[in-house]
Amino acid sequence: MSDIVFITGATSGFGRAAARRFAHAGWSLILTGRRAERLEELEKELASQVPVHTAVLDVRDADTVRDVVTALPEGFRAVKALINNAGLALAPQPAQAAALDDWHTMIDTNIKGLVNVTHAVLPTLIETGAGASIVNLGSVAGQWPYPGSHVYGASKAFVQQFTYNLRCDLQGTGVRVTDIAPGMAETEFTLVRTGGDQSASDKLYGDTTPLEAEDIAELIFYTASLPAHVNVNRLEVMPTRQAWSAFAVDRD
Ligand SMILES: NC(=O)C1=CN([C@@H]2O[C@H](COP(=O)(O)OP(=O)(O)OC[C@H]3O[C@@H](n4cnc5c(N)ncnc54)[C@H](OP(=O)(O)O)[C@@H]3O)[C@@H](O)[C@H]2O)C=CC1
Ligand SMILES: O=CCS(=O)(=O)O
Repeated sequence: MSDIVFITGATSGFGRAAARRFAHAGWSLILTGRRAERLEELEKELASQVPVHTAVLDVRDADTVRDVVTALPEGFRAVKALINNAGLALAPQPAQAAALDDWHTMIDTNIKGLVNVTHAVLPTLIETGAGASIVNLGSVAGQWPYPGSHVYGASKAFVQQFTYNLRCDLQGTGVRVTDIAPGMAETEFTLVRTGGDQSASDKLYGDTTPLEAEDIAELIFYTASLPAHVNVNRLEVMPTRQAWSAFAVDRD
C-alpha cells in the first residue's frame, strides 16, 4: 500500500505543486481547499498516476475539518504526512490602516485553521508512528519583521513555536514536525494579499528571480521522505536574490 499525504490549500501555489511532487513519488493524495473546481481539475490531472481523494475544506471550520478527517474513505485513512499549507496574508498596508476583519481572517486561517487540522489528524499520525510527519508552512515573516507584516508575520511566528512545542510533546511517538519558512515565492499569494491586484503581484516578482512553487514542493517532499530517524526542525529558504534589509531609522 502506498504512503498517504494530506495537503491543505492544494488548489494553488505550494500545495498544488506539492500534490504533483508527492504524486510523482507514488503517494496517495488527500487534497483539500475551498475551491471545488480547482480540486476537480487537480484530481483529473493526477488520478491516472495515484489514488486521489478530494474534499472541499475551509480550515477555519473546525467541525468540517473533523468531519472530513472522520469520513476519509478506506485506503486514505492511514495518513503518513500532513502538509499544513493553507494560509494567506491580507492587508499589506501598515497596521494602523489595516481592517480588523483582515487580521481576524489571518488569525482564523493561519493559526486556528492549522491548529484545527493538526488536532484532527494527529491521532492518525501517531498511529502511523515512525516516519510520520507534519510539515507546517511558516514564513520568513515569522522570524523577521517588515512593514505591513503585522498580524501575518505574527501568525507565522505562532507556526514556528507551535512546531517546536509539538516536537516536545510528540517525542517518542515517531511523528516528526517541521516548520518550512520560505521567503519570496511567486504564487497567488500576493494577488490574495493585495485583493486581486495583478500589477502589484507582477511588480513584486518582476525583474528578479523569486522562488517557484516547485522549489518549496521539493523541500516539503524532501522533509517528509527523509529516513524516519531524521527530523528537520525548521527550514528557512529565500531566493538567492533576496536578503535582509537595514534597520529603519526615523530622522528629523
Ligand atoms: N508565496 C510566498 O511568498 C510564501 C507563502 N507562504 C505560505 O505558504 C502557504 C501557501 O501559500 P502560497 O502557495 O504561496 O499561496 P496561494 O495563495 O497560491 O495558495 C494558498 C492556498 O491556501 C488555501 N487557503 C487559503 N485560505 C484557506 C482556508 N480558509 N481554508 C482552506 N484553504 C485555504 C488556498 O485555497 P482556496 O482558496 O481554494 O481555499 C490556496 O490553495 C501559506 O501558508 C503562505 O502563508 C510562506 C512564505 C512565502
Ligand atoms: O510569507 C511570505 C513571504 S513574505 O511576503 O513575508 O516575504
